[in-house]
Amino acid sequence: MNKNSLFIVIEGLDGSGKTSVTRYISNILDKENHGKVKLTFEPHDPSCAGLFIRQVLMKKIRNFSPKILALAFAANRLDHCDREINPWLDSQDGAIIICDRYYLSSLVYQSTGGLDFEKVYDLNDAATKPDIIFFLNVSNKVCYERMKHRNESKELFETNLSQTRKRFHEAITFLKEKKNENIVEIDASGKLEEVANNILSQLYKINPSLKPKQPLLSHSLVSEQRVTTLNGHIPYRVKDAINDLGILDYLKEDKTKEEHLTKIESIVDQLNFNQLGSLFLDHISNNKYEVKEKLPWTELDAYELTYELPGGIELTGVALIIQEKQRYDIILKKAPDIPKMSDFMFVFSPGPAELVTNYYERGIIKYNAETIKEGLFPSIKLVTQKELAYDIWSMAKKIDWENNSSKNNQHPKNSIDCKEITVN
Ligand SMILES: Nc1ncnc2c1ncn2[C@@H]1O[C@H](COP(=O)(O)OP(=O)(O)O)[C@@H](O)[C@H]1O
Ligand SMILES: Cc1cn([C@H]2C[C@H](O)[C@@H](COP(=O)(O)OP(=O)(O)O)O2)c(=O)[nH]c1=O
Repeated sequence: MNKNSLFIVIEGLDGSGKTSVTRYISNILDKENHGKVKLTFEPHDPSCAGLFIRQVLMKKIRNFSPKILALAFAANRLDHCDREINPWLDSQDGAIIICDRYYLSSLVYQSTGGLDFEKVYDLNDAATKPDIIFFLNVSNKVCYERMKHRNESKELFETNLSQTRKRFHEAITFLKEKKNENIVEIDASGKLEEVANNILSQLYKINPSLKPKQPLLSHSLVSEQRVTTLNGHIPYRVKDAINDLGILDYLKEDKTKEEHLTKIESIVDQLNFNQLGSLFLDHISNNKYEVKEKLPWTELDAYELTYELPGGIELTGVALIIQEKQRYDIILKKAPDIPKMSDFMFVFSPGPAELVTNYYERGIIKYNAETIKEGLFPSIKLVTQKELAYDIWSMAKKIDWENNSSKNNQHPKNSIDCKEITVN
């Protein structure tokens, strides 16, 4: 493991604000450590046994043994470490990964049915040890209120918070005293910014170079879901962004491609949500998909797409703008609101931080509550701000090249040369 890397875990009860704070602090850390920060979460859907775990949590699989679930979480975690967490921590100096839940959760939720803390810990023995674990402490009442605000049906463990809180405290004592783990309790009852600042100040103590050198703009840090006002057309396109943001001038500076891209990514991060949503749709249309109307039958910010295959066969798809993390179950919960099922789906995931996985495979989904039809869940591609920045860079390069070549063609010297050749 790279010795300057940092592996941060955020833990807490359901509804304590883990997802929001994880996203928030990863955005802040990304400003000063651009390209080095990754956020991830557990259970990790794309890793081994991820689908089994999600189906248990959604109560689709009811007949399972607690030991099998404990093994599934441990396998899920090891695979997550092997394929995502460790390679990232090894990838570069100062790499940071922030994980929403980790093995403390397994100690809390899987130490039942004859398994004690020690046994669950043993199952997870090979998992990479975090540098620091934050436990977001907040009252049951606030957790329930925040869960209500989230407006989703309850998962398997989202009840009996008093019992779960007690288990958290016992498991934290076990990890601190028996395993010497670094766990910090954070009062998470305040505003999101306050909770995040509390965590960040602890991180700056570990590594002062993480601290941003300049004050940060607040709009790009907010993690609440916002709906764009786009209405079937694309008001802000990649070309507009190139003009507005002075990208052509910037490209004239003698910098490497990576430096240009990093700068453009940070510029894109300052755009507002409507502009980002619009650039996302333009990104899709530049890739030969036709962007049609906003879907009228859903509250979601979803747009119809078509794609023509050779021979005139038309595929239909959906572009979905949701400001949530790349969780299969969240997309799955939103998707039944789109009754005309589609072949593919693009989902925009704003925020500068990199995502661990950009694709989800197809699966079966039940949609339309009245008829309970089954359909094939579309394959999903998640689009990030990084890809929008790349679009801007590549189109700007093309415009720059075209401008230069047309200037050269009109150069007076060229015409004199031609005449001279003709005379000769
Ligand atoms: N500090 C906070 N103050 C107010 N609302 C919050 C705060 N943190 C999160 N929320 C809101 O509470 C709900 C649950 O938060 P979430 O981050 O999904 O929690 P968790 O991942 O721990 O289940 C979300 O609707 C979120 O917007
Ligand atoms: C990581 C982990 C989660 N869980 C459970 C706790 C949560 O109730 C559930 C889903 O986690 P999570 O996705 O963090 O919850 P939310 O739906 O609020 O974002 O998974 C375990 O039982 N064991 C584990 O090791």
